[in-house]
Amino acid sequence: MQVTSLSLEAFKEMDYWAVEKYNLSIELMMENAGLQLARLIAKKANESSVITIGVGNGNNGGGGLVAARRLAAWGFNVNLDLVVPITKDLPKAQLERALLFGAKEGIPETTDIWVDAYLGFSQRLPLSDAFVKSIALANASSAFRISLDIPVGISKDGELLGFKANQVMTLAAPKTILEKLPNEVEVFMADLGIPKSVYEHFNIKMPNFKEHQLIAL
Ligand SMILES: NC(=O)C1=CN([C@@H]2O[C@H](COP(=O)(O)OP(=O)(O)OC[C@H]3O[C@@H](n4cnc5c(N)ncnc54)[C@H](OP(=O)(O)O)[C@@H]3O)[C@@H](O)[C@H]2O)[C@@H](O)CC1
Ligand SMILES: [K+]
Repeated sequence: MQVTSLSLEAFKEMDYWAVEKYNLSIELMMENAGLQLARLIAKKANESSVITIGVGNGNNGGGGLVAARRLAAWGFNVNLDLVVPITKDLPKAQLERALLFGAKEGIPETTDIWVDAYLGFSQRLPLSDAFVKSIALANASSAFRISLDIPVGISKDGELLGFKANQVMTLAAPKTILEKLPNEVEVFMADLGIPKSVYEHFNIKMPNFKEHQLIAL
């Protein structure tokens, strides 16, 4: 019988399989993730929207930085909340590119769309103070809030203890942890380019990515 969603551990294995067996690098998948995130953000934005993207020092942050670059390339006002120093090679390279494309460092006075690319599936609770502070600012603002992959600060039972996302764009496959989100949270799934055979190996139905790269769940 096929499973309908994956635990984070199973998803990490699926990811590893795609990298190892198909030479599908994290950087390539990150490019796909960032483009789909930028498209989702652009749907909510207009020319005068102020967008803030919160970034941590991992691949979730890296995906947010690809989205920042794409949005800046399209002419949007993009700001980066760099909570911690970005020191890892891939997020650091993405940060340099996003800045070259015109994204600005710092949290602006007001934000219309606040994106959580703070931390994804490797987050551990409790969060460090720097993240707690940024999340509190985001939650207190009137911004529309979008999380990349997994909302930062989510509990094991899917409670939004941290970032109160209005939308979540998760990557490649449905995740069990997202099943218990409140009904009003919209969840989308984005195509990373993982082949059908990998879905079959993990006994999960491939979403209909051949028709849509961004699917509402
Ligand atoms: N194919 C895919 O799947 C793709 C996945 N992608 C994305 O990658 C995400 C997973 O990336 P990831 O593994 O790099 O981890 P991520 O969640 O960014 O966090 C790591 C950072 O968090 C930190 N940290 C942890 N806990 C903390 C705490 N309590 N308080 C403070 N810091 C804490 C930790 O610190 P460290 O342990 O190193 O000190 C490290 O710096 C995934 O969700 C998806 O969005 C796409 O970009 C590309 C394709
Ligand atoms: K996130």
